[in-house]
Amino acid sequence: MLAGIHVPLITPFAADGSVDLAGLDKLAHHVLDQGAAGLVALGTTGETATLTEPERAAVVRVAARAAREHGATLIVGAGSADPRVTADTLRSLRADAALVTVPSFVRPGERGVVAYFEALAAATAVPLVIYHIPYRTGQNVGAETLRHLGGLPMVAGVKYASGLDATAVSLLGDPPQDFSVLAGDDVFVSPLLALGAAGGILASAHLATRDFVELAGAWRAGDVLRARELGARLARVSVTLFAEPNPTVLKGVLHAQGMIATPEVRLPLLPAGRASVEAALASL
Ligand SMILES: O=C(O)C1=N[C@H](C(=O)O)C[C@H](O)C1
Repeated sequence: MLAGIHVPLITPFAADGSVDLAGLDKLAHHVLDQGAAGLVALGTTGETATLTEPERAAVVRVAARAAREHGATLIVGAGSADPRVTADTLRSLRADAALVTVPSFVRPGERGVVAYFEALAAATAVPLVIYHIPYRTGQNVGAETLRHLGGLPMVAGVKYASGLDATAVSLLGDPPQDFSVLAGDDVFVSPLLALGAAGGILASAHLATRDFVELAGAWRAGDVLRARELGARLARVSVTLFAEPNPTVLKGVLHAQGMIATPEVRLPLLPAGRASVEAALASL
């Protein structure tokens, strides 16, 4: 089962605007050295929408090599609104799991979401992690629907990025067997772990990786006092990192720390303001 803290890698850019693959490699090894259970390539945080196909392939190669060397999990983003396109991507994917967004923008309704994932589950050789992020997709999915999807043979889990709402409480109160709920809304990771989430996919875990790993371990071990204290502190960090569109502040912080060569992002994102970066650095 998928468990633990997974880092959805940013895509660092060099001064000439190209993808800095050496910087990505360094970052991937760094977070795995700090105890992350796995990497996510081509997540939202990786600015995947603005990468070319060859750039995406190169990013996956770097992440796969680092994950292999550390014996860590590799999850790769593979969603599109067209099930035929997603199924094609899944066919050529070599990863432990594919992160597939609930179809975005189309708003097909929950029955359409079910039909979409049933079609993919029947076609894929790679386990699926459903990416539930209604504030980006425009499509809500309720607990009953997620439970039904979680019962499909090739569905391994959900990246839950809808805060701490009644759906999360219901799903975690009665999850399908062998189904991992991974927190995907950074500020809410601690309460979701408290309710039984198996781990998280968290952009914030590029920073303070060890603390996020310890947080998951503390909730698992029932060390409530430690978990609450760590959870509250890390939530304050995440609030500052998401003060501007992700991953702009995160890149500003990683650059200030010397972890990446530039804080550059691609349009339509704009670099974070200095005040936001300084607030995030102070929260660390
Ligand atoms: O890329 C991801 O995976 C994540 N993206 C989310 C977002 O930017 O909305 C945030 C989360 O930390 C992981």
